[in-house]
Amino acid sequence: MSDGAMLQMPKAILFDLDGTLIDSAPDITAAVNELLAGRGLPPLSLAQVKSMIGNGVEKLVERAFAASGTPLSNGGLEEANREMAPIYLRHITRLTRLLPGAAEALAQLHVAGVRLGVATNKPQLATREILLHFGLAERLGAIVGGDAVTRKKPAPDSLLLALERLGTEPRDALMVGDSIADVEAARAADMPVIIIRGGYTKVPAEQLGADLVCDSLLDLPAALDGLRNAA
Ligand SMILES: O=C(O)COP(=O)(O)O
Ligand SMILES: [Mg+2]
Repeated sequence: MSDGAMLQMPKAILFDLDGTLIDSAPDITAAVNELLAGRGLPPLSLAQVKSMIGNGVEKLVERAFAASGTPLSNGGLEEANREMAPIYLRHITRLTRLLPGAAEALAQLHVAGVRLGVATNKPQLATREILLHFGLAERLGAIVGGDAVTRKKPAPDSLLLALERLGTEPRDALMVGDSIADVEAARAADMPVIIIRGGYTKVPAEQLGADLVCDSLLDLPAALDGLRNAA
């Protein structure tokens, strides 16, 4: 873990979804490859698709077609995205798994009275389905998907909307994520941010500019306890 001296024990915590609470890349890869196969295009690897996740499904589809050597026009992209939504909903929890410590961290923080929310670039419908499937929705006072706001992360919109629903000011809150979009969104919302190692980021965790880096969510409650004791 890196230095967390600037952080304080938060009243509310917002979590990113893909690469932070869940490992969804295998299902996203299967869905993308089904979409590509429908156009006679070869499949992408899990590693390729992982590198395309983080800026919303529209960007993912755009990047997938570009990587297949067939970049789409605006109209083509819209059509491909319309096709992608039901394909992904069919795959949504086939291969997706909670990341280590996700259920435990949410349970412990919930019991400790911390208000919890999710701010993700994944569409709202898919986000809710996944959180319900894993039994996490009941712990969350706010669930904000990428299509619930005008601007996705790295803009602060989804974080600010989630905090409004939780009745918490940014300075009393904390963002927990896996990628540069999470760090930039948190900075734009004026919130501290913790990065969990091992998510979907091309930039090494230490270089993302977070206040603290944890090896996994298993470390998060202890890291926060450390902050409480230091306060
Ligand atoms: O849908 C995406 O691109 C990524 O979603 P995330 O914001 O939960 O990482
Ligand atoms: Mg993420």
